[in-house]
Amino acid sequence: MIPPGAPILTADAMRAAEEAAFARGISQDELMERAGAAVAREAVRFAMGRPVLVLAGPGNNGGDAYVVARHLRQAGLDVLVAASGAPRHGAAERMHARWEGPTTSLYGAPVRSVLIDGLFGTGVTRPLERSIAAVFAELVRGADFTLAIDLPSGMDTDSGAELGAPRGIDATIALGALKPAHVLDDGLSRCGHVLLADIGIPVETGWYSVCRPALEMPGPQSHKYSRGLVAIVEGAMPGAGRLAARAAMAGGAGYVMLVGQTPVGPAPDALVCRAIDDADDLADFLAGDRIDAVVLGPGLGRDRRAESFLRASLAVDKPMVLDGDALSLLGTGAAASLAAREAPVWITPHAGEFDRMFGGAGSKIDRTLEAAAASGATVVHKGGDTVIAGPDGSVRVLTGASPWLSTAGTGDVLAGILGAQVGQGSSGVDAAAAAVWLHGRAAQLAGPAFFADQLVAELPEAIGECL
Ligand SMILES: NC(=O)C1=CN([C@@H]2O[C@H](COP(=O)(O)OP(=O)(O)OC[C@H]3O[C@@H](n4cnc5c(N)ncnc54)[C@H](OP(=O)(O)O)[C@@H]3O)[C@@H](O)[C@H]2O)[C@@H](O)CC1
Ligand SMILES: Nc1ncnc2c1ncn2[C@@H]1O[C@H](COP(=O)(O)OP(=O)(O)O)[C@@H](O)[C@H]1O
Ligand SMILES: [K+]
Repeated sequence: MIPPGAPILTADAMRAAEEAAFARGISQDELMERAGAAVAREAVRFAMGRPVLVLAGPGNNGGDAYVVARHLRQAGLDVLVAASGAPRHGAAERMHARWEGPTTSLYGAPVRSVLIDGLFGTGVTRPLERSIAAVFAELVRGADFTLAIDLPSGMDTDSGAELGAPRGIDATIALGALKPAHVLDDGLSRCGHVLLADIGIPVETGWYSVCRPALEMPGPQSHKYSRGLVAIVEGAMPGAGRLAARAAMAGGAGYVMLVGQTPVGPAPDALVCRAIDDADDLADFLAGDRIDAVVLGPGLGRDRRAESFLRASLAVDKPMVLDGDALSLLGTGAAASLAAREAPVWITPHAGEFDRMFGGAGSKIDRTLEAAAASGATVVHKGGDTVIAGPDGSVRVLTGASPWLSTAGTGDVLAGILGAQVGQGSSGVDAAAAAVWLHGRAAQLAGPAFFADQLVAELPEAIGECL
């Protein structure tokens, strides 16, 4: 669980924001006091009078820890600080000097029921020494409740990669902004519940956690064509196309057409089916004035017909959502093919599809941003954490979606919901974030062990929560 609609900053961006705050006249001591006080406010609630062990490192994370220790002691708690090297300069040194309670070495520190982790935060650049990591893990294991200051000590701020942080931390208070480590699966799995403390640092960024979208009711002047006509191109596996079509219908589109071979099997009566003969016929049809958005890929197949449909569709100047087989067909040529288009395009790869198209190194956010920049597409990089990136550098991240989504067809449903958003005129990362939120919320409403069709059934209720 991460705070929704919250800014996300890398370690460098956080340092820059901190510098900007200093330039506005906020002192480093003041920031550290605010950070420590914010953490102490939560810690005192969780401690419930129990003895507290505060781990304090040599940098500013340690400085925060000394402020927390001071506040908790003033609140009447029994507080012991376990230090790994005393801070030698700046505000951290001054906060250390103001600590008047007992201090012990990290090695040999006793287990206490409440543990506050202020060893290292965003300044970690290398794996923790084994001896520190082992003691830390032991203290976490022995505690009833562990709260980390800013980040669990021993993780890469920008990717969440583990650099010695143990499992079992119950909560983490992010200071000033979320960091990528709080929202990407690798890091979040070690953070526990993530809380965010505003410590008065002005933050400017285009990166946010996904929040509930504000959607509009249809008005008295609305009609089926004004609410988005979405064309879903179906192919070899017609079930996938139908699933996407039903998701677009329940996702709020005014009119949904399933385009391809005459569909067989059950489909809602309100779904309009249009048979097409070949790729030229498809291109002519999609270019029609009424069509607001095209969804292509779910169940498309990868044969020559599918390939010709993809090429014909890409040449049509309409907003387009590409998923599944369309992404596999694009393969390593994806960036070049998509960059050649004028009209906006969204792609929704899972990890395997993404790696085949773009590869790349670095954090999931970095790789998704690079793919968006290279292709000009809004990229929805799915998984346990879904990272959305736009070519303008905007990022949205959704974490903590129901793991029951790992069932066949849920990606087709997402493509349909996104088609409905795009058809209704939503753009860029906002369209994708709205679709991903609705998809995630529908999964929560569906409960355990649902299958993709049931996700569609929950969409109207999820939409109702956004009006
Ligand atoms: N940004 C903000 O707005 C605010 C930030 N604040 C706080 O500052 C924190 C960032 O502080 P920071 O930059 O001093 O780094 P921090 O995480 O304390 O670690 C640096 C120290 O650890 C050491 N060290 C590093 N890796 C190590 C390893 N593997 N093993 C052993 N040692 C290692 C490193 O040593 P060195 O690399 O120099 O040898 C250095 O001594 C941030 O998370 C937040 O809590 C708030 O106070 C107020 C507002
Ligand atoms: N473990 C998980 N936790 C949360 N969401 C998940 C998990 N696994 C998959 N998802 C979500 O479920 C959907 C699966 O999409 P995809 O892999 O394309 O499936 P399909 O091709 O079968 O439709 C994506 O939206 C993804 O983010
Ligand atoms: K920490």
